[in-house]
Formats: sequence, C-alpha cells, structure tokens
Amino acid sequence: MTTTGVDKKELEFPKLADQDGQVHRKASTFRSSISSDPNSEFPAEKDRYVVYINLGCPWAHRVNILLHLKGLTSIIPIIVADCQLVPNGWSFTGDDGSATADPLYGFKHLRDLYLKADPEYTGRYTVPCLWDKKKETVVNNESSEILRMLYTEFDAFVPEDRRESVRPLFPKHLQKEIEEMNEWVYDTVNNGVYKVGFATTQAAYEEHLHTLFASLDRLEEHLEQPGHSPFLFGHHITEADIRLFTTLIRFDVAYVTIFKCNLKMIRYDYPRLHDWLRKVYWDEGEESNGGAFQKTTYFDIIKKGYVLASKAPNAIIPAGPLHAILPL
Ligand SMILES: N[C@@H](CCC(=O)N[C@@H](CS)C(=O)NCC(=O)O)C(=O)O
Repeated sequence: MTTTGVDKKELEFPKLADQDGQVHRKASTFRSSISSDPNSEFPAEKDRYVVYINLGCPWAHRVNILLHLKGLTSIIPIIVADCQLVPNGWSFTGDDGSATADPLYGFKHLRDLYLKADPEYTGRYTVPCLWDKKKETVVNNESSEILRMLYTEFDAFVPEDRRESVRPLFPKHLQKEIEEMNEWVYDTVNNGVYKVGFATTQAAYEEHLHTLFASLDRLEEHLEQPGHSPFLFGHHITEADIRLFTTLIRFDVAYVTIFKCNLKMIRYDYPRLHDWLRKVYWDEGEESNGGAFQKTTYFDIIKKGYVLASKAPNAIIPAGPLHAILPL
C-alpha cells in the first residue's frame, strides 16, 4: 500500500492534555459485550458485527492483529478509516487504506456512527469501534475488552487449531501474571508514550519519560528470566505480546522522534526487547498464523498519523530510521 503525503486537510487534533499539561485518558463509553450465549443481548454471530479501525492507531492495531491471528477476518470484517484526524473525527477518504465511504451507511465520518448509536453522545469518536449491524449500535469501543471478547466468545467460528481451548492467548496458569503485566504496561508504556508525546509542560514530559524508560528496563529484565522467551510468557504468543507489540513496533520509527521518547532506542539499547520485537514481527509460522503482526503493520501510515496528531508545524514525516525494523 502506498502512503499519500500530508496534504494538510483540516489539521486539527482534539487536545489530549488537560490544563495541567498532563494526558488524562478518558474511559471509553460503550462497554457492552458480545457473548457466545445465543440468548444474550449481543450473541456471537457471523456477518453481524464489523470493527472500525485506522492503520496508524496502536489500540485499533490490537484488534486487527487478533482478527488475523484467529482467522476471524471473514466473520468480523474490518472497515478502515483515514489515519488523519479532522475536526469531525476519523473520516473515510480512500487514502492510506481507508474506505472511500462507510460501507454500511455511506457516512463520511466515524462520528456519524457514534451519533447513530446515541444522538446524545458527547464523548470522543475513537477507534477501534465494534459495531452491531443488527441493533445498529456501538457494542464496545475499548480495545482491551474488544480484544478479549473476540478471542473468548467467537471460538465456534475460529478454525479448530486456533481456538482458545487449543492455543490460548490467555492460558489459565498465566492469567494472574498477564493481568499484572497488563496493568503497568498499559499505564506506563501503551499510554505512557502518549503521556510523554502530548505533554504540554516540561515537567509533565520529563516525569512520564523517565517512568516510560523505567518500564522498558523492567520489560528487558522480564525477558531475561527463565520461561520468558522467545515470547513474553514462553513458547506461545499471549495477549500480553499483542498489547506490547503495538506500542513497541511504533517506538523507534515514531515515538523516539515524534513523541520525543528519545532516551534510548529499542534496537540499540534493549537487546532482549529487540529480539522479542523482531521475532514477533517476522514470524510467519503457526504462532502468528502466517504473519498476523507483519501483515497488519504499516510503518508509513503510523508515522504520518503521529506527525499530524502531534501538530508538528511543518507536518514533515521523518524519513528514518533507514530500516523500520531490522532483520532477525
Ligand atoms: N482506550 C481506548 C483508546 C482508543 C483511542 O484513543 N484511539 C485513538 C486513536 S489512536 C482515537 O480514536 N482518537 C480520536 C480522539 O480521541 O478523538 C482503547 O484502547 O480502545
């Protein structure tokens, strides 16, 4: 896919930082669940749900990876919006992998779907956004919950060898450890890069920068411990790998330069994290169902999305690093 340059459509990004210069991410609003129970409010069905994403967003990337990993892309189709945020939110433009219009209603903006679901809605129009075609509403717009419900509730639609019962992303004996890691990785790494990149005071920037790198050091130490390679919790990919991957694959190419997360780089300063990242990215075997991570990563779109989001005055997309990811 080719990326278009920045044409400076209406460059306006809703402010993430509050008055105190800090990013306080608001909780997602739609929090219903799909269930494998056919009598539930949102039962798992084929051709009933779609998920809206864009190809730059790390939260949406989690869901894109999951659908590829579980072989669910024909059960829950993905609808891609432009990676460039305009005042009315994400739009469908035909650029950078985006649909030219929303295929369900012909809408030009994701906002229109949120308002169709709830005309009184005043929250942000975020991706990922899981939509129910039957009830014509947003089921859920919180990536961590979408991720989990898609791999637990759709097992009947997943090819047998990829089901949770056979190849779990959240194995019973690791659940406590994965939950614990999710908590600090979310706060200081996944969301941490945003707290650094969108800080509007020097103090907020520095505070979160050091917290972020302390957590990367902690992840490097985690990978040194027995049973923590090649993936975070051993020989198989788990939910924790998906959640960390979408942040770390953006690190050297976008966060270091555009978000000024620049104390260190993954490729030069974190040998174990670098091995882990390359292993996950380049895997084309069974663990990744033939390359789910690589196939869903669009480096040029990621860089472009962040340049626009950070309101860099000249909107120039950094060309480097020379290799977005190094070979194994
Ligand atoms: N907690 C949410 C965050 C999602 C989110 O913030 N997505 C960004 C894109 S990376 C978005 O849609 N932002 C639009 C806005 O805030 O107006 C999740 O994990 O799903």
